Amino acid sequence: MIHVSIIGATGYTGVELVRLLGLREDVVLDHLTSRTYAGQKIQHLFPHLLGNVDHTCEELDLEQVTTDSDVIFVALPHGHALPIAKKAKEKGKKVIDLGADFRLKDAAVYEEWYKVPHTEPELLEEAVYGLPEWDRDAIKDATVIANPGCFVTSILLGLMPLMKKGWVVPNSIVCDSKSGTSGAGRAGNVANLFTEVESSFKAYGVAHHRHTPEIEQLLTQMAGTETMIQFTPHLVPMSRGILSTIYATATEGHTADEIHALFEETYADEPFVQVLPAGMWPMTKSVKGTNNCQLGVTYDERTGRIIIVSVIDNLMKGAAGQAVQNMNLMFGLAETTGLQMIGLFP
Ligand SMILES: NC(=O)C1=CN([C@@H]2O[C@H](COP(=O)(O)OP(=O)(O)OC[C@H]3O[C@@H](n4cnc5c(N)ncnc54)[C@H](OP(=O)(O)O)[C@@H]3O)[C@@H](O)[C@H]2O)C=CC1
Ligand SMILES: CC(=O)N[C@@H](CCC(=O)OP(=O)(O)O)C(=O)O
Repeated sequence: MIHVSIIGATGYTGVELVRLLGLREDVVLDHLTSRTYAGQKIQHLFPHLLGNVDHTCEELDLEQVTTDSDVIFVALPHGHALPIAKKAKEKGKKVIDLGADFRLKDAAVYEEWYKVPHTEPELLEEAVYGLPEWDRDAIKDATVIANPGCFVTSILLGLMPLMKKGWVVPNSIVCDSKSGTSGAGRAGNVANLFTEVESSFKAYGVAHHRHTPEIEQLLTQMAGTETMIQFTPHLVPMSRGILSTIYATATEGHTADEIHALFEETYADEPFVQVLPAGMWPMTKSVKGTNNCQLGVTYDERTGRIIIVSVIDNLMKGAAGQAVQNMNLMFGLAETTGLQMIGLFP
């Protein structure tokens, strides 16, 4: 049995972890923490859990949590995973951080983009970036996992085959992404009120979104050459889902068929990445509630650009689903355990 605690269990990603882990026969949910809802039953706060998860939310007792758990999922705003990971490491326990505290390898870059000091440089050095399709062997041996950002996952999976081959001009990449409002978390915020969001569509974080250095860090590793991108996120009136349209200028000598074949070959054995047949384009609805990423790709001979469309569920492959995929790898389980599901349609 794997003993699991979820820190920040009442946020959108935390409660998605509860949904994914609550009925697993190989998992014991030990502690579900929340400051606001300590003392309340999680199934009363989230009635979709009724009859299935009978836990009461608790204030975080770090000593107790790190004693009882084999793995601790941290689903808190950035900046808060550092002391938890430090204590867990002291006790030889594993941590999967859904936030950004261990994603950027350079503490100075983290501090520049997140405006908080990084106090655990040794743990940062040791942390493994949790994108299984990129380096699952490193994840298997990790004690601290930096679960990737949601936009980042959609973009990295869309570009990885091309970056590894050097088939795109590195600084030509433009990433245009759209997210549902659950991406912004559950905390009250005027910008995310129904009245602000419905029947509307807006860009934000233009030219300075904090996922930019994370995307560039990983693309640079994949390509083996310094890569800079243009990234613009948008907020769309839906609850879940991310769609990223990615444009990149091709280095010479590739056809649409070749590029499509490269994607099919790269992801042939990947359980959660589906390359659509040529001419088909993905939609967020097809991956809702699943850990899947669906990709469409083509080459525009007129402009010389490769175009990739990538969709994920931000709370699943973009957060909790990927975190559970990482847990499975860390504990030597089949990577798909508890994650094989067909999406909701319509
Ligand atoms: N939503 C998404 O699609 C994605 C989110 N992430 C990342 O995952 C993490 C969690 O996101 P999400 O679930 O959306 O966030 P939410 O805002 O929905 O939930 C945050 C949780 O953390 C607790 N919390 C909030 N502030 C603090 C604090 N200062 N100290 C301790 N606990 C706090 C909240 O409960 P309480 O206040 O009661 O303690 C709540 O349980 C974030 O780092 C986010 O960036 C990553 C990928 C995708
Ligand atoms: C719609 C929306 O606001 N999305 C969030 C990104 C999701 C998220 O929580 O970011 P991490 O993956 O880095 O943790 C944002 O743009 O800040």
